[in-house]
Amino acid sequence: MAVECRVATRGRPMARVGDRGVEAGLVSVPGMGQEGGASGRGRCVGRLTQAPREEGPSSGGQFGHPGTVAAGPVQVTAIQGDVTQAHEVAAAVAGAHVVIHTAGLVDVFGRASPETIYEVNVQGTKNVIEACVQTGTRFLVYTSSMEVVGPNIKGHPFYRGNEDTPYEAIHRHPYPCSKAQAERLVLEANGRKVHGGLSLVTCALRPTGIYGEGHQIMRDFYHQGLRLGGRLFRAIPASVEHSRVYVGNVAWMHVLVAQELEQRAALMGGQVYFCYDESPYKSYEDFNMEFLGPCGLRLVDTRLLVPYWLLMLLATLNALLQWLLRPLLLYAPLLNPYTLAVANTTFTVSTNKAQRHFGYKPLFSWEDSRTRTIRWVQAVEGSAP
Ligand SMILES: NC(=O)c1ccc[n+]([C@@H]2O[C@H](COP(=O)([O-])OP(=O)(O)OC[C@H]3O[C@@H](n4cnc5c(N)ncnc54)[C@H](O)[C@@H]3O)[C@@H](O)[C@H]2O)c1
Ligand SMILES: CC(C)CCC[C@@H](C)[C@H]1CC[C@H]2[C@@H]3[C@H](O)C=C4C[C@@H](O)CC[C@]4(C)[C@H]3CC[C@]12C
Repeated sequence: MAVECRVATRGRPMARVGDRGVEAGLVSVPGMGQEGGASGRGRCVGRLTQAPREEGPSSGGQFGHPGTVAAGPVQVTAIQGDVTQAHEVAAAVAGAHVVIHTAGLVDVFGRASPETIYEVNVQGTKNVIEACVQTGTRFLVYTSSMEVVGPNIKGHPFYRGNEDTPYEAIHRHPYPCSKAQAERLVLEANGRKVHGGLSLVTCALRPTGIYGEGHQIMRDFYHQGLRLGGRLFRAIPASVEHSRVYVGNVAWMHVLVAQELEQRAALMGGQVYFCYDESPYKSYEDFNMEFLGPCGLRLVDTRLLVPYWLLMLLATLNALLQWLLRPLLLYAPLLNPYTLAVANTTFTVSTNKAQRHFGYKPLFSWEDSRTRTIRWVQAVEGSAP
């Protein structure tokens, strides 16, 4: 059975997911993305339902009636709504068998206020849980983040860790704090009685840094490199390693969980799973060069020219400027004390929990993921930054 499912990721990419089906579900579909501003309001959710058999496979989806796309045996209906509005969420969730809650405000650059981040990520998640309870939906999959674990404010490395690795998860930044609170709410809701008397089964997926088609920050680095005459300047030592995961594999993991949660409720209910694949461990910048290198950029080693204390000073200056300029304009550069700390702290995951619990294997090999991402960067070439 071929299924095409669309999921929201940074900068509105659409990830194709193939081979196995999901019977019904509810996901966030791209509506805003990073470029769309950071208000976090009025976005989309989408419903996946089994399309009538006679429709047959479709080569990319045709609009049936407004907001509905038939993709193979799956029909995706887009319903625009705002997760902070409980009644809109309940209306979208009603009748769904599985809910995949990926909607969130991803902001580590200070574009949105902490209040808005909490409203979308925490209150929005409460609304999704309550909607499941009220409407009798029994299965809920939450897109959490590696950031609920770390890196922590002490900058402790998390090296080849798994879901059971002890780590002091202490945060101050609104984004990881909100994701951690939301994840806790979802896991605590496991076992709650839903309308009709059955129990809710929940679990959370924790992607590491997602890359792939539509990755806005990759696009920003690419355009910056072009502006600098084909060069990017290394800021972080190559020895600081990060785990990254391809968007299509993140999507695939969500589909598998949605499929398997009912059959394996006792094992999977209340569990967390890191999202992982075969992407190599590398520093953030070296990893990006896997795609930007073949597109003509090179990474110039300037470690001696730009020492860490200078980067920290620049990051602090950026934060100060952001605060000073806020009444006049939004100044939100990539470099701030938080992003510098994340970029400069090793966070690598080594686990097979998803494979053990629900048979996950990456759908896209590292080679496929790399090729697809390079092709996308090449297509971005020449487009306006
Ligand atoms: N990008 C990453 O590296 C990464 C890593 C780990 C986890 N995540 C998580 O994955 C999920 C998707 O993130 P992304 O990177 O694709 O970001 P994204 O900004 O591309 O997608 C977020 C989606 O949420 C929707 N949304 C925002 N506010 C909403 C609201 N009030 N109501 C309804 N929908 C709303 C947006 O329209 C967008 O489609 C988020 O929950 C994020 O925390 C992302
Ligand atoms: C120091 C500068 C030269 C480089 C700045 C890079 C910085 C913007 C990058 C580095 C690491 C990135 C984060 C990491 O990949 C994981 C996540 C988790 C996810 O839930 C949200 C996005 C986030 C925080 C990435 C944001 C961009 C970061 C900080």
